[in-house]
Amino acid sequence: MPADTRWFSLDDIEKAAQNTLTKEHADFFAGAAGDESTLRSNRDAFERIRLRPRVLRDVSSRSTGITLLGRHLDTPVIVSPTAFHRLAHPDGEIATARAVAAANTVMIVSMAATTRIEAIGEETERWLQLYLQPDGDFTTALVQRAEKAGYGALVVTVDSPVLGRRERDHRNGFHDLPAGLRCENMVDDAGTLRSIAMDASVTWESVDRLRAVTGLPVLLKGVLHPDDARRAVDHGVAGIVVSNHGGRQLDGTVATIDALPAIAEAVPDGFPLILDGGVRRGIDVVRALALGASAVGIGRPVLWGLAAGGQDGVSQVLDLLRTEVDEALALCGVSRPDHLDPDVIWTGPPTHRRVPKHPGGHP
Ligand SMILES: Cc1cc2nc3c(=O)[nH]c(=O)nc-3n(C[C@H](O)[C@H](O)[C@H](O)COP(=O)(O)O)c2cc1C
Ligand SMILES: CC(C)CC(=O)C(=O)O
Repeated sequence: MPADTRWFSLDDIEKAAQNTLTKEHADFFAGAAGDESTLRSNRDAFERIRLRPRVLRDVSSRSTGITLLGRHLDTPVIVSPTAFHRLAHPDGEIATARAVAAANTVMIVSMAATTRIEAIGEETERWLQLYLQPDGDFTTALVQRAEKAGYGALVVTVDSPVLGRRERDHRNGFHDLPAGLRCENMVDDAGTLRSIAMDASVTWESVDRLRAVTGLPVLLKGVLHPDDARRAVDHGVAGIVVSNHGGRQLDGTVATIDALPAIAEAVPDGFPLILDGGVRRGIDVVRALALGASAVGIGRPVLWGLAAGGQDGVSQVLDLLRTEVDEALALCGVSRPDHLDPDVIWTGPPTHRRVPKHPGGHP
């Protein structure tokens, strides 16, 4: 289906996607844990942050490019890992990967992909997301496949010792993929399809063990506490995704944009920090980069793009955001992402005591 040119925002694409999905699949994509308060606060927190642009700064020559893990990307927006792309569109992860390659950015492929990791285009910079499995040999075998297929990094999701309670899925009775779809990378050497285990026993030593079996950079996804960020640096990880899993794990967590400044403070300058959760506008990207992110990730918008228009739909999501970032930078008086700093963020009304205009109270 060709992507619709009347889409002017991610919100338009979300609406178009709703018309193509069953209720149970739309709810699986949109939903979050518990009361979904974290889902809402990821957005609310962005909207509370006000910008204070600079003027008269010649922003006629601009770039939205960044460097992430040594690689040049044309946009600071990368694709966070999301499960089951073939639920959204028959071309699934392959369509997403092509759109990501066209945008020259990064796709983090979910361990719950409905396509074999080897079939997801080599032309795309892709990293593999992992839930560390209780069977370490299975994880190692998958890591070796990713290395052989040219994946650039591993992203270990660490916010999921158990699966969050997503009430929409329970109400809808959505527990299984429809016939013909499965987690293609969970098939072991014996040809048996395994379930993805959420292993509640993982520790920092599990991360060390993973690092010992791979030469790929290892990032951690789902860090919200600055002490964990420090610890990640000490354990030699290559980057952190500041994430609350789009509100799908622990409901009631801090919004990611509110967690970011303390984490940015805790890690060395230039340490790769990716933020995801609620990024829907170019101004959100500017807010996150100004507060210390190196890049941002988007989850649900990619699924909406896929559902609404396959590869073209994902391209529209990435292109819209890149255009909005470019315009937001210009309007902030900044010509490139790495020139953003907290100075562009309004810090609130001055807290000093107001001096009365007319001392003594006489007009
Ligand atoms: C439908 C869906 C599936 C997801 N699957 C995974 C996954 O397999 N692994 C993972 O680490 N995170 C997963 N996430 C979380 C995303 O990587 C990301 O953290 C989150 O979606 C970002 O928030 P956003 O959707 O507001 O952009 C999933 C999120 C959604 C919405
Ligand atoms: C298969 C799921 C565990 C994927 C996931 O992380 C999610 O739905 O948030």
